[in-house]
Amino acid sequence: MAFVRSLGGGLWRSTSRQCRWRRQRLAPLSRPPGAGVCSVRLLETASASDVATRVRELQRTGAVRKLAQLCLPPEVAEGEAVSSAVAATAEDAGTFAQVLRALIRLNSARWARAVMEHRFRLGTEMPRADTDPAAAALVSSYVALLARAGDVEALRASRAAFEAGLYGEPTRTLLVGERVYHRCAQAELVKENAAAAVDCIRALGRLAQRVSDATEGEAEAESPPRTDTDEGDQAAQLAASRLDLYEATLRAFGKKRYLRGVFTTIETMHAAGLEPNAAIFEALATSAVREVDFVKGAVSMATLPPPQHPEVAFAGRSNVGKSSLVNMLVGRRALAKISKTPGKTQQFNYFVANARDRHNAFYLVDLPGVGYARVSKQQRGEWERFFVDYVAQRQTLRLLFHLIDSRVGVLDEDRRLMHILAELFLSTNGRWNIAADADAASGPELQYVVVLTKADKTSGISPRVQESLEAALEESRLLQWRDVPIAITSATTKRGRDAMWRFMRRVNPHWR
Ligand SMILES: Nc1nc2c(ncn2[C@@H]2O[C@H](COP(=O)(O)OP(=O)(O)OP(=O)(O)O)[C@@H](O)[C@H]2O)c(=O)[nH]1
Ligand SMILES: [Mg+2]
Repeated sequence: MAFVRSLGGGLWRSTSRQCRWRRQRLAPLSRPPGAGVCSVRLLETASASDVATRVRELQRTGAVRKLAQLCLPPEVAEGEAVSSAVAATAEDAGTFAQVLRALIRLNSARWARAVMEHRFRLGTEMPRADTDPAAAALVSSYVALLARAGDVEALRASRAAFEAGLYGEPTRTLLVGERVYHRCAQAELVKENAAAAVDCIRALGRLAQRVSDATEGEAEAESPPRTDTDEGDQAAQLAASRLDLYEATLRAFGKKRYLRGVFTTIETMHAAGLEPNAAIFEALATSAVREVDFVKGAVSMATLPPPQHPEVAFAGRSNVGKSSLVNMLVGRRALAKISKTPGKTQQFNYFVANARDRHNAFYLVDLPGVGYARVSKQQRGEWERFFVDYVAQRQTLRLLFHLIDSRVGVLDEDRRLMHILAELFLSTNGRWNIAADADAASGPELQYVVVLTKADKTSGISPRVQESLEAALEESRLLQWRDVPIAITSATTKRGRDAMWRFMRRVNPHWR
């Protein structure tokens, strides 16, 4: 009973040892060894029901913080008495929430975890994040505390609890899920468990997809709710805080040079319906492209650099914006030379990204513009032969962006390029997999993507441009095999950066 009595006001004001202990509790860093021993003695004398009664009393007087400080000193070894105090929190959901909140404020990850796990064990009702916003906030701050403490085990347990629906139906608590999975992934990364971290983000992606599928069905059933400005502001704030979470994970993966994680985070963000912001792109570009250098300008197959890295090539007629797109992708202003004069790029310009990083190195190849009018017929023929040999023989070519001006649509040079690809593709009997969903197991593959450039100069892709593109693809027989993905970009507004990056994932098997 001494413990219960000690919670009364008198003892706090006395100059007793307990009071001295309390001062030490509030200054944990300067705590001398052995402090808190007296509190153990106090705790040992209290029965669970005494504690529970006192907890309820304190709950009424709003002094739960004091209780948390007193009954759960971090330095106390686990024992009967402490368990009793923890048990008291299981009495009712309100007390539990208050004590947990107090512990979170006290930054006491260890005891917050004890309180939470006790509740897991008892199987009593958990904070229902799907119906109670305060409970959602509580779970979120709990996992943030665990993350700060680097308690990866407790975070895994929280993930399991979340997946088991203990905090509410997971598809109704995506925001809480995001906190749980991201914190878990970040803690796994600190412990060098990169694969486990990716697994967390993948699981979040699957959940986000389920939520998106479910809400699509609901949206079809009912008309969209009206949103006023305040609601709009709130939604923007929420989206920004969610993006911060994705950005932190992305940077954490980038720091470890684990690009599979970087790409998985981007995919998951998409599944969660979030529009990436400038900070995300900055994080993406700095994670995926640590350094990038010009290698050489190749003029023939013999002068290509050794095929030691996977590569991505940018093809299209002169002036369509190839060099600008290379720069946009890697987040560099003037890596590839840009010019108002068509035909500026006259050779296969090779850039290498992450040259010193075996797993993440790749080549970017800025191809010469096909169909430049002021180049002789003979020179054009040479370029075309080079291009054919390059696509046919370059085993490390993984991704080919074919750029077409979104205002102009398909021109003869573009039809020619599609024709060349289709011929090569058909003659190799599908050895190249010109498909949106090609997988690594199908052997050497080439992903072909049409990119409609300079979208800032048009208010939308006109039906004429769309039709010309469809007709050309159909005619070339490329569509006989599978869909050809189309991305819309602008090097001026940076539109389409993330679509391009999502295709980039195919370039390197280590990133998938
Ligand atoms: N408004 C706008 N202009 C662009 C865009 N992309 C490129 N440009 C401009 O188009 C011109 C040609 O761009 P480049 O990137 O040099 O084109 P390229 O395809 O590399 O040209 P070649 O090297 O001659 O084959 C430059 O003046 C660019 O500033 C874009 O998205 N929007
Ligand atoms: Mg160029």
